[in-house]
Amino acid sequence: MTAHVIDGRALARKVAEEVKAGMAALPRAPGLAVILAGDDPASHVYVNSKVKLAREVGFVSELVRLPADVTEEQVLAEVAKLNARDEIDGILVQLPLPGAINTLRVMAAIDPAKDVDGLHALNAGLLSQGAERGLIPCTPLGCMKIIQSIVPDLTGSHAVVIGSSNIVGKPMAALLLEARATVTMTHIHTRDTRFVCRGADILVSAVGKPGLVRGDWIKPRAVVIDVGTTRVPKPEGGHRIVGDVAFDEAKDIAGAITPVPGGVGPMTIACLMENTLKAARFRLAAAGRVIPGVAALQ
Ligand SMILES: Nc1nc2c(c(=O)[nH]1)N[C@@H](CN(C=O)c1ccc(C(=O)N[C@@H](CCC(=O)O)C(=O)O)cc1)CN2
Repeated sequence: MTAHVIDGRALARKVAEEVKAGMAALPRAPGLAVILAGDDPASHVYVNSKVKLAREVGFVSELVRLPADVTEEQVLAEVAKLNARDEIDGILVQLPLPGAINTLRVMAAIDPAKDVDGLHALNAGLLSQGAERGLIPCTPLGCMKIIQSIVPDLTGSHAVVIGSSNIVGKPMAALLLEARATVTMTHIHTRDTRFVCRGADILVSAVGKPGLVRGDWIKPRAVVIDVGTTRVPKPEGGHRIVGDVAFDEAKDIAGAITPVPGGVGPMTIACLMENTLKAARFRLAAAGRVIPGVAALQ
């Protein structure tokens, strides 16, 4: 039987609608600022989609563009300016950053209450403790929504996450663990990744290596989530986007699978809107505004 192909665009539209509805209770529109440094074409596409959706849902959104030769101090100065502006609820620094800029130092400079990428150590720590008030990185948050649209209760499921990045692999594993799955992570030094993956009821690949996950890596009826989005040049010019999973092989074995494009990517952007709304709600409550359903932080 062929796998159910999960429609990430439709799920993302639903999240965006929920965000729009959630804004009704706020005294002002949430503000999202995106910093984009350098000329990476893929980053430009992603950032444009973020700013566009933010405006569509009714946020105030602004883009700070910096040149490819920007210094770390200049990026930090932009972050500091946005930290100081009360009407900005969410700050996102698009990755990768150019040159020798230290990503962890930049993430550490973002006000954790505005860290809508969930990459500040405080938010990463809150996630590892299972605390609900932290901000969760957008891609794993989107993956969880996709997975739970297929398997609402993950108790006892075996989930395997391929890749151990701060932005996807580690937070993904933490979320799956919190949802009571038994979680295994594999990475570059794992000895027999295929063997580990074959035991997975839920398989998430976040490596960026086209075709890494072959059909015979997949347990029959597993839910397969493909986070990879690699741009591969086409002989006739232009490019196509390919995932980590050999889709044509996997679709005959998996129970459900995300396509690339049209799977995880759109959910990443929709979850950024959800995080920005969450940040705005908490910040407004912390400032003494009464926001239904949000207790002021201690
Ligand atoms: N600060 C951040 N930087 C990066 C993140 C992130 O979450 N925060 N993730 C990735 C890139 N990314 C978001 O920024 C992202 C990647 C892919 C998509 C997406 O919608 N992909 C489409 C295809 C789009 C295309 O034509 O290229 C799809 O899969 O359907 C959205 C966001 C690294 N950087």
